[in-house]
Amino acid sequence: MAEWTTDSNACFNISLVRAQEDQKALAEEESYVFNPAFTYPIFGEDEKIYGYNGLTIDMRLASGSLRQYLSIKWDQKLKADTVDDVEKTLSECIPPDEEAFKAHVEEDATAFKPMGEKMYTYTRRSPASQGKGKGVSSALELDSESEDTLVFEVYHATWDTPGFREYHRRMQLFILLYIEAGSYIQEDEEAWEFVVLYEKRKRRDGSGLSTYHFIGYSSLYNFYYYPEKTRLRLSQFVILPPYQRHGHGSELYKAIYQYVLSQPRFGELTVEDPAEAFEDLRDKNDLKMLLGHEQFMKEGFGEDSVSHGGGRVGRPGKALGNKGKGKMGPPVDKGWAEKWRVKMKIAGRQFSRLVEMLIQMRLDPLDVRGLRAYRLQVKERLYRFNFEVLAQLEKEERLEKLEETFQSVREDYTRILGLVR
Ligand SMILES: CC(=O)SCCNC(=O)CCNC(=O)[C@H](O)C(C)(C)COP(=O)(O)OP(=O)(O)OC[C@H]1O[C@@H](n2cnc3c(N)ncnc32)[C@H](O)[C@@H]1OP(=O)(O)O
Repeated sequence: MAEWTTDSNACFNISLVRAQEDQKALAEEESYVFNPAFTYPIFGEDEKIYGYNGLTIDMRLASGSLRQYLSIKWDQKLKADTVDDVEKTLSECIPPDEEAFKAHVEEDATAFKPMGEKMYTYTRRSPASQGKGKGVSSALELDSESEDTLVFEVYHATWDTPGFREYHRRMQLFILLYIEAGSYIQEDEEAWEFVVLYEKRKRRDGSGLSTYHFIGYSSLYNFYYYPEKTRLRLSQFVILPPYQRHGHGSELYKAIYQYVLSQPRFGELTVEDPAEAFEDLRDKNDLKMLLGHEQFMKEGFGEDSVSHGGGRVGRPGKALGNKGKGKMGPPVDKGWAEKWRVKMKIAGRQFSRLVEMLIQMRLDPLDVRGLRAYRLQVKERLYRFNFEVLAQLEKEERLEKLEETFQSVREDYTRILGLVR
């Protein structure tokens, strides 16, 4: 039986294909072939396909327009009614594309332009130039015309953006393949908006032509936020595997956050059911943002902002020393914190966590009163957050449970603070 059963993640190859000219210009280490993380929404809970020997599913996507081509091959197929019909199953999830794929790819290079409005740009050194210096990046440090520089652009779109609805139908497949328990969204719901991240690469043939290549996207949902604002909920967020762990997710998140800050209609940004890796990404970026915010840090700790790459971060006792306590306490001045939370448009629980982490970062292990105030502050929040469960316990058990939760929260904060050092 085993030889007729295939792992549906392992046999499924996805490739992002560029026009020949652009493919040739890629550095050796640049590979855009990868596998899905999940195929259970397509092939069922076990992620197994029955009835084939040597099965491969080859899904190619034009790197910009994401037009698809599907090729399914096998060495042997059982002649039995129980054999899975791979072609039929896939065509239910992948919209069929009648035109020739190769022609699309070549056409893409000159014709494909991102839909919507450009809202954010950043740069990185190209892989080919990485050896020449450190590989990061701000638009100011690097010259976007230079061959060593790659430019990345984020576009904002809605259902009304011409061509976007069809485009979304193609890119949403990545939600099924990479987000656990991810599902397709309703196209008839007006409240959605989207941000899509592309790499923009300049051709080196002197044509002056730039080509665009899809990296990832996020879908955002608008909720009513009492009394007269909108809460933007980040609902789906995906960066394709070849681009992961290069800071692109962080840039896309920053683009969304800056968008929320810049639009008066938004009251706050929330995140729907974040995966653990995304929670870390969010914490890391939020912490860096707060640490770099001069006024917030000054009021909070009674001193100037702190460079997150620099030496002062995390040195216990430093901030609360001679200059006296700032509004961050501990315990934090709640009115002050709420004023900043509203201003920064960060959701309540997340902002409390961030403040707690910042306090922990600066706690003097010898400051007994400070430690106690901090512990009570965190426990009070945890108690409120877990009230329904905790209220059912006897007092002693409740205190024990709260202490246990506090300790694990502290440990996790230590781990997260390690990410920004
Ligand atoms: C609301 C939601 O949609 S939750 C679902 C999120 N999406 C998914 O899980 C789909 C598959 N995964 C992805 O799309 C991506 O891996 C993401 C979005 C989770 C991260 O995107 P990336 O571009 O890789 O993130 P980026 O490089 O900016 O990482 C920033 C930090 O986040 C944390 N992080 C990112 N990915 C991971 C991971 N897989 N495991 C642990 N930590 C991670 C790290 O602290 C990282 O910093 P480091 O690389 O210096 O250690």
